[in-house]
Amino acid sequence: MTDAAIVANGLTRRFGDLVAVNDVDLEIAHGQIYGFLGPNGSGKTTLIRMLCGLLTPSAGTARALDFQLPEQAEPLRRRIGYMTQKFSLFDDLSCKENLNFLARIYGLDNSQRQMRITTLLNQFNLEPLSSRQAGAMSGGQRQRLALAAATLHEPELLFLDEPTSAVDPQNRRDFWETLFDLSEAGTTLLVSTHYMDEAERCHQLAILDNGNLKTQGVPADLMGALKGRVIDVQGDGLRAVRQQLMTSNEVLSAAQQGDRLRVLLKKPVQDIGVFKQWLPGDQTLHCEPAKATLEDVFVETTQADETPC
Ligand SMILES: Nc1ncnc2c1ncn2[C@@H]1O[C@H](COP(=O)(O)OP(=O)(O)OP(=O)(O)O)[C@@H](O)[C@H]1O
Repeated sequence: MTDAAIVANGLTRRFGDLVAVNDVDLEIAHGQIYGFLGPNGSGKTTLIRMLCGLLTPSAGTARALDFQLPEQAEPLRRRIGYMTQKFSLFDDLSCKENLNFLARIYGLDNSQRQMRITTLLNQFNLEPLSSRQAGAMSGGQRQRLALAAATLHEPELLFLDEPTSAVDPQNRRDFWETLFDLSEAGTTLLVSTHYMDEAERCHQLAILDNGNLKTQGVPADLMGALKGRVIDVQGDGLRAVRQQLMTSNEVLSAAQQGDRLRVLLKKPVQDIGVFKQWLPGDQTLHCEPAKATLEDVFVETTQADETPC
């Protein structure tokens, strides 16, 4: 087996005239949590479905766990888990019945089944809910059940497509701790999200926009690369200040957050005095460099070719 769990070259998928995924290159190391961050319709699900072997690429090649796709999709399927955006278990079966049903599909024998289900109910804190119908469980509980189901057969590679879209922040935090447990045990995880806080937790991250992979790397490195390009402005009349800044060729975006204006520049400035020249002639404004967030990276990545907004 090679070092990478997934390798893709020039992966492309068209639906008629629409290019949903365009010429994507990827290399995902074993045991990592790799994130796809992108807005609605950016191609995350399409890319995941190609990497699972569920969708045939229009062009390009992909290999997952040393299986060539789409030719070897069938043997790959037994080694991966896939948690889709929509809850895909049976509402009218209990938590335990759902797991039992799936374990039979995966071909686990009676004793393996009992052992694995006991372990999962315990691991995902589902024991007290084991006889509750899935349809009567909360969003967070259903999501834990869906993850338990996706890991029943102990897959080496786990695909999670926007797994926390219907879950509150505390449950999301707990969910991510579980993902790190799986990662530490050697599972490779590919997670799609449009939440910045989730994306920031990943070991590696790719940002997708309109089917294109715009950038990839360690989240901290992506944010570090924007050093000197984010300025916080405080003071009166921020709406007018914003309007003025947006006419400047130096400014990529300006967004108000409470009593501050967060300004993202096209190029770094070392001297805050240079930045102040682009402001209206109001000396009462307080300006200071700020640390870039993943949202700044996202804006930079997806708006760099566009006019300021
Ligand atoms: N089977 C299909 N037939 C036609 N168009 C499709 C099909 N599947 C996806 N698309 C289109 O491809 C583009 C990418 O869709 P995709 O679902 O991969 O995006 P996404 O990033 O997962 O979006 P979301 O965050 O909303 O789930 C969209 O414009 C979508 O309408």
